[in-house]
Amino acid sequence: MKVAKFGGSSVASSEQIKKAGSIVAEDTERKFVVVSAPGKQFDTDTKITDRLIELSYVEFNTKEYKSISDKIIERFAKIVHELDISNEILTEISEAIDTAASVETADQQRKTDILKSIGEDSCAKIVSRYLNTIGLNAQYVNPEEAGIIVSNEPGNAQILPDSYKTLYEMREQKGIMVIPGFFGFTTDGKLMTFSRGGSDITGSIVAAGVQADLYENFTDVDSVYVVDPRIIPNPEKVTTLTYKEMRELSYSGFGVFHDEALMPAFQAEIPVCIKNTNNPESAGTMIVSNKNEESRGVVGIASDTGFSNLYVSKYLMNRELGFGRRLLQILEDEGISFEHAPSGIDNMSVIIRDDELTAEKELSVINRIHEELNPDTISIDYGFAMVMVVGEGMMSAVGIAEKSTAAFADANISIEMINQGSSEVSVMFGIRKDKLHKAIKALYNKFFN
Ligand SMILES: Nc1ncnc2c1ncn2[C@@H]1O[C@H](COP(=O)(O)OP(=O)(O)O)[C@@H](O)[C@H]1O
Ligand SMILES: N[C@@H](CC(=O)OP(=O)(O)O)C(=O)O
Repeated sequence: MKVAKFGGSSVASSEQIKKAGSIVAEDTERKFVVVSAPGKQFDTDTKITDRLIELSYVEFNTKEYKSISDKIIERFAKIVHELDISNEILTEISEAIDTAASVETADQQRKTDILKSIGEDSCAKIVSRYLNTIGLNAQYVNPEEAGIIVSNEPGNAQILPDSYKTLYEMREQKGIMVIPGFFGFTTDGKLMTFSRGGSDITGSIVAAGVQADLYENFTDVDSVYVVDPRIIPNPEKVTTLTYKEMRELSYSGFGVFHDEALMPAFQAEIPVCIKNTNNPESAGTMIVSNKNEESRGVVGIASDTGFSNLYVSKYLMNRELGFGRRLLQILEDEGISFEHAPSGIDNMSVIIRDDELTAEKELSVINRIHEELNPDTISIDYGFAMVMVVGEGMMSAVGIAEKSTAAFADANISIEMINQGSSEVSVMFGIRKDKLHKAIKALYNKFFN
């Protein structure tokens, strides 16, 4: 039994949905289908999810509201007409949007979540109806019926352990189940979405719940590549990755698979395969517990921008018991999570994502550090990019760090910080963001060309 998840690019138009339909039809093992909301059809297009988010912030029934909701309905209408299914579904979608948008609420996040979920929910209804028109026995299943239980964190829900029971029972049902991705329900019935890209998480939960033999994640690339193909055209493909490697890579910038989606599949030991809806014959990339092949050390180079460095120095910091803990406590008190915290004898850097830092929080953090830790210097430096060189084979390979630093040196790029995780699956380099593409090219040439 397989779970097939189709991402936004695979359901972006009627043409894409037809391809997804053929993929489901050609393998009777594909019994569970998870779908995203229609994504971009071309670079300048807007995802349905983004339109729904925008809609949640405008006043109900205004001109602006009408203009956005018309665009959403028009997009679904084109799909529905081209798939030749009954357009009753369009009234259903339009009513769902108006009902969610007209609610007067002080809880904006919840309102946004309910509107956001309509993209996936409508798409699952359309896809299940379409599968029936091509002779398959498919039914739409709401995540609440599927028992997908999540924490009470709008826009960033976490999966709860009870989520798998109902899904396991659904194995016995006849036909194909089409489940919308991206959201679940709290134990008291509130709808919550996962973070962006979270339909991958739903797919993984369903795969773990039904104890699938394989979780297939259909997207718009033939495989995971060793670097982001938007930075290096036609890079080398990766045939197999371990869960640990993929988690590091996706957390650090490989947007092809959500980093939080690995855990359910990993715990249930279900292999994941990243495949291309536009070229399903291509083998794709397998993500498994252990690779049987000899590893050459580095399997991928991921990168991301939008980081700041909070730098604190104090002479004899090394002798001041609890300095690091108190510094991190200040961040915790302000609700700021951090990414890395490399330290020296008399100094410590804390790498923070820019979106964690508002001007207000920043001021409060700086004031508290001054008052409570009495440092010699304190600064916040913006505009950092993090580059992550990843591979489980690093543990046994010699010279990965040396080869990486040589690549930076050859490209004349100054490394602002280095951090080797204790898992020895990755080495992180902090550089100025304007040097990122040059750095990725240099590393790619060093390790793969
Ligand atoms: N290392 C990588 N390998 C493959 N694709 C990558 C990588 N890094 C980033 N991507 C991007 O991820 C995209 C697929 O993810 P996404 O847009 O979320 O797809 P979907 O709409 O199917 O969910 C690809 O088109 C590609 O541009
Ligand atoms: N539609 C949601 C969830 C998702 O997973 O989308 P996609 O499959 O297009 O990455 C989003 O845009 O965040």
